[in-house]
Amino acid sequence: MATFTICCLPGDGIGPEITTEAQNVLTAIGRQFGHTFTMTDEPIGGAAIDTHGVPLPEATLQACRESHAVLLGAVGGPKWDALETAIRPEKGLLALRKGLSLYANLRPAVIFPELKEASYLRPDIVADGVDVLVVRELTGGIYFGEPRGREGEPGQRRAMNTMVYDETEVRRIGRLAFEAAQQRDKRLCSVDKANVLEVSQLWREVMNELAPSYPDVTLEHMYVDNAAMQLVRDPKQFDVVVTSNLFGDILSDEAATITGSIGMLPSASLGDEKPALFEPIHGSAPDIAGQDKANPLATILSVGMLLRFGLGLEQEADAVDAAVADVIAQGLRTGDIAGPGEAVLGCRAMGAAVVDRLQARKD
Ligand SMILES: NC(=O)C1=CN([C@@H]2O[C@H](COP(=O)(O)OP(=O)(O)OC[C@H]3O[C@@H](n4cnc5c(N)ncnc54)[C@H](O)[C@@H]3O)[C@@H](O)[C@H]2O)C=CC1
Ligand SMILES: CC(C)CC(=O)C(=O)O
Ligand SMILES: [Mg+2]
Repeated sequence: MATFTICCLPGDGIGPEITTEAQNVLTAIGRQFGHTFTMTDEPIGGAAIDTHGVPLPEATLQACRESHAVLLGAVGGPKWDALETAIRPEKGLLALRKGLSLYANLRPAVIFPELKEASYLRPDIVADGVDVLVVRELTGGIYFGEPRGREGEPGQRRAMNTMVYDETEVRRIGRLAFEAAQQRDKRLCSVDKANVLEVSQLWREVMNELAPSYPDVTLEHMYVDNAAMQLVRDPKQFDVVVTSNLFGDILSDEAATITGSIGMLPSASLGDEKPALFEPIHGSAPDIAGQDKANPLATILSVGMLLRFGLGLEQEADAVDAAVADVIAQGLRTGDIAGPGEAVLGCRAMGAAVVDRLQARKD
């Protein structure tokens, strides 16, 4: 029995809807296992721009630092798209990741047996299941590199971003990925563009230098264009994929086509210190925001990762994962994972179903 402070950042679009359902699950876990989760909501993204004029208020960052773990919904939306990059909602999330030094983003893409038909891939490709862990570098690369910016008058406009990594950054994400592979099927695929980019050549060199320290792990390298193709051609060939910030962002969204919906994929953003951050891999889905249509399971599975990686509560994490597996096995579906003619639940009903399953498993 323990008390934990969880800093919750609902954000924009579907963010508040999915966060509410995830909070309900956390409360239910607290009841079941005798923990107290003290949850406070703080503004980030567009919501923070509207109330505080900035996408990451200092008070939000401070509240995160003082918490045991952070749970985020999503940020961004058309309302703020015309703002300059430095004060857009997405900048708030980037600044949060950087501010908490969360350099490793774990994005598991697992297909639930009952959702094989929701996969966009041919049935024979997903028949034996899919279980890929994308380890994405999160605080470096082109999202943060300098110089960046725009200049020039119309007719002569230029814009630039810089992809830069130093070897320390590559080594620490590499170590974490090798260690993750040791806990799984011991296969690590490092994805880069070393046939064109010097930054990728350094990335590949450092991965090769690390390999002898992990003799039980088989390391292979793959160019990102081929990896994008292989991921849908034969996803079973991958166990752990380690890659840079931009490539990992793209490949993990692509992995969502395998599992049926991006509404199913959680993530954990980790650093060397606590707190860590947990969020679905999807965005704020403005097209369905406020309509009770969002799938809350990616965020609920992120609560599972929060319990496991953020708080070290393995049994509690297993309970969340099992309750989600149960509702899927029961045939409950939000619109994004429903087959033709299947009944569709809203975001609230799906969240409530997970809470019910937790209760039923306890009884
Ligand atoms: N971590 C974050 O906060 C992220 C924020 N964004 C922001 O989100 C906004 C929208 O970006 P998009 O490119 O449209 O990506 P998105 O991930 O928000 O949506 C892509 C598609 O997936 C659907 N979708 C996403 N989550 C879903 C869920 N839980 N249930 C059912 N369907 C779901 C959406 O309806 C949409 O059709 C932008 O402002 C973008 O910058 C994008 C990615 C990550
Ligand atoms: C800053 C985010 C909008 C980048 C992103 O798409 C993600 O982390 O998935
Ligand atoms: Mg993304």
